[in-house]
Amino acid sequence: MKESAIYDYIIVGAGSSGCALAERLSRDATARVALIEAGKSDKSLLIRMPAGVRLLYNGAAYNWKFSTTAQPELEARKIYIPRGKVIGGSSSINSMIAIKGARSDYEKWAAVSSPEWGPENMYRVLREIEDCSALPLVSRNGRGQDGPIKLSRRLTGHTLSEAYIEACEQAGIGQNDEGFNGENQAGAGYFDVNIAYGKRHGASMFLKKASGRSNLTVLSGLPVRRVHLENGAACGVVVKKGSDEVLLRADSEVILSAGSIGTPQLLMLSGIGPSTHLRETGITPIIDAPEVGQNLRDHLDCSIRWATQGVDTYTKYFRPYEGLCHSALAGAQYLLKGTGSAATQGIEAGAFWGTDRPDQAEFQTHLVLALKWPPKGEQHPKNGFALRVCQLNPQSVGEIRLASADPNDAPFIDPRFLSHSKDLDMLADGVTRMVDVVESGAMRTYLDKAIDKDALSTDPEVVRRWIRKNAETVYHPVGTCRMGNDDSSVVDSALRVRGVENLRVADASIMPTILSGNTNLSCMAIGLIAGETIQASS
Ligand SMILES: Cc1cc2nc3c(=O)[nH]c(=O)nc-3n(C[C@H](O)[C@H](O)[C@H](O)COP(=O)(O)OP(=O)(O)OC[C@H]3O[C@@H](n4cnc5c(N)ncnc54)[C@H](O)[C@@H]3O)c2cc1C
Repeated sequence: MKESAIYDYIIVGAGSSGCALAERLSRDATARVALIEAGKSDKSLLIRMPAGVRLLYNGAAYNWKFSTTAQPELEARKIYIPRGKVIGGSSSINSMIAIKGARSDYEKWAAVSSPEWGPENMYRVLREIEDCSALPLVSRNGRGQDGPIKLSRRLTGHTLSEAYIEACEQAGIGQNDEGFNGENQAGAGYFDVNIAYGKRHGASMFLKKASGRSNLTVLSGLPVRRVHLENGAACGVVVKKGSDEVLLRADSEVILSAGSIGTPQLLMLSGIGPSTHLRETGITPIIDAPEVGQNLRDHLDCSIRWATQGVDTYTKYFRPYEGLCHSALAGAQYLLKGTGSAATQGIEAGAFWGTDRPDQAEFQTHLVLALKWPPKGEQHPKNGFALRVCQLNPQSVGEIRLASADPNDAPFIDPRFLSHSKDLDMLADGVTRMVDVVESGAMRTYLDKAIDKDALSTDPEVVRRWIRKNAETVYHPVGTCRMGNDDSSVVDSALRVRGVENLRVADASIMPTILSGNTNLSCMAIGLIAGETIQASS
């Protein structure tokens, strides 16, 4: 095998965690750091412009476009799993909702690992990430002011967002004026979003911060095929250039930040994983690590749709033919002034609710200010919205397995959605509660008709059937290289892969339990903590 450049650290995957880690490690000017990304550059208007998410979700240019295996509890449907394949990773194609984990989330992590993963340290690092100087004055107290990720809130204050917050207040859910990033998570309000001056502030902002550092090399368009091991230690990674395999050497460490799907796949392709499964796929096991790929957790989510009257939403951008004209006009305004509807991603308000504890919620809603899909067989309504309801602490646990020994083959992704009997009932409760909020409160004035009529049924069995037929992911797969102090965890609390020298994992896959909220900011924090830990040990 040919050998190419030598670095001290090789990071695989320039996503939320990988970019943060690369910035942190390259602060030491003597450390030669390489960040290797399978996808291409993020210099695209679609990524910069918040409304670009509408095309990024389904487009193939920057997206792995995975699917799950057929999910038995979801009428054997295969659920679409978008993941970013681009500099910035999933943070370059996501919805930019910026939520820290709840205190209780990080307490759970610390309980199985070390205090470093507890709320005090996580919040310290999250403050280093954020720049809250554009938030309302009252929200800036105790928040970061000069991190690379600029946050804003309430981009338009849309009539329906206002009505939704009021409806939640009327229903006893209460309000949250802190972007859900203060001490308490519960209530309805406006999300903090990582959008500033009409532009996405994703993980590549860490690379912007590090630009000009000659010790950081970013290589894009270069999928890593496996980790190269010698005598039980990681010594580099193998990539393909043309028809040749090339070894890039790492003198100190290899760190996998390829995400919850890519990282366990790479470990298994490198011979680190459940040995029986590896043999089945023709890979010689080097380290028997039964939990690699296990513990997959994700947030299942239901979109309840209504057509509206008396209020304009972003639905016009999705209507056939005229949608193109509206989009062209919005795009032109954005290019000229950086403002208008293309400067938002169309989700500004939501709620956390469902327990008596204000610092912990069972459900989250995202109010999507557009009706993307018309009701089957009907004309696309002029206006409408979708209320996405997701269960935050599902008990169902799945896995990732290799489909083959070929790195080009997507792995089998089986979240086993709703396999735990309690999850379906819980989600049905959440849907019914939100239907009540919308149908009986301040939003009522704007309702034309419900599109998902079965979600409104008073018969719980009908609601459950509707969920099985319609639920999707809200894109937060985590946990497939679980961190823990126990010997069977994949990585220890310093993120070292058990049984292998000089190999760590730093991304969403290390989360032992899923967060009760959106995952992006915490992934960035994982990258920074990994960097601190590595430098402290070097
Ligand atoms: C459509 C969508 C919407 C979302 N919305 C939100 C939101 O609004 N708010 C929020 O907080 N979270 C959101 N998320 C989730 C959040 O973005 C992710 O949890 C987070 O970005 C994951 O970070 P990561 O570092 O673990 O992985 P990623 O950011 O996915 O990075 C992994 C990187 O590794 C690269 N890679 C994989 N395999 C290889 C290989 N073999 N060789 C080289 N490179 C490789 C990938 O191309 C990718 O760039 C969303 C996610 C998606 C997909």
